[in-house]
Amino acid sequence: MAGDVGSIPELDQKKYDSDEQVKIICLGDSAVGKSKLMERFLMDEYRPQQLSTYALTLYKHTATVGNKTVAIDFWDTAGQERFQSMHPSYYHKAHACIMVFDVQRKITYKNLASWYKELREYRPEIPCCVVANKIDADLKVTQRSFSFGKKQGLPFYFVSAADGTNVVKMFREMIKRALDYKQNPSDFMDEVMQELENFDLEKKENNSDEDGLKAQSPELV
Ligand SMILES: Nc1nc2c(ncn2[C@@H]2O[C@H](COP(=O)(O)OP(=O)(O)OP(=O)(O)O)[C@@H](O)[C@H]2O)c(=O)[nH]1
Ligand SMILES: [Mg+2]
Repeated sequence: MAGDVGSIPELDQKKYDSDEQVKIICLGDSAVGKSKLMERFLMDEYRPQQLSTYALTLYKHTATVGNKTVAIDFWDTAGQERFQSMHPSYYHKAHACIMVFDVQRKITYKNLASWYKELREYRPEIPCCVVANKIDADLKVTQRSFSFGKKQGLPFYFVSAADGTNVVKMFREMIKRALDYKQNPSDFMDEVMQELENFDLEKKENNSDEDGLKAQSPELV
């Protein structure tokens, strides 16, 4: 039987064709709506069930920014009363961070300070925003001012994963900022990583030129 190697279903061709790859992480207490926001953005759906995230969930998404195709890894994990902080690998090489709190639970807003502190220990310079979720439950909250993050110049969004308010806008802006950061890192280590990645890409391009040559000579295919 002839194997059809060209159509391996698990391969997400778009990911391999993308010009850039970025990693975006989500932080915030348990049940603030991190997973629901991602579901809303990526699947355009919202199932109001109570399941908590127990392990890491990685959502892959492809977006077009300008004339570039960007592959995005969204990292979602349980916000942790349970563990208090995230494993360092969660922050590793992240290009942007979305910090979420629940407008109905004040403690989740207060805890942003410790999430932010931990984020900056690992990623001192990446773009970050503050997201006030569940505004559908109490529209009046949008008249209140939430000052956390103002001093640091973090953008602020009122959103609702339940009805979709501002969700696409917030994610699109964060994807752009992640890409900007990746292309112009302000952190020295990131600059080094970017240089290495460019070097790697150049090598790959050279190899694929060679592949093209091989493909023309049947004995090498
Ligand atoms: N009213 C309302 N409820 C929401 C909204 N977003 C999430 N919820 C509810 O809040 C609960 C928690 O949502 P999740 O997305 O699971 O929260 P999480 O931050 O991922 O929680 P962990 O995985 O435990 O860290 C669920 O019952 C959701 O239905 C929203 O925009 N409005
Ligand atoms: Mg979750």
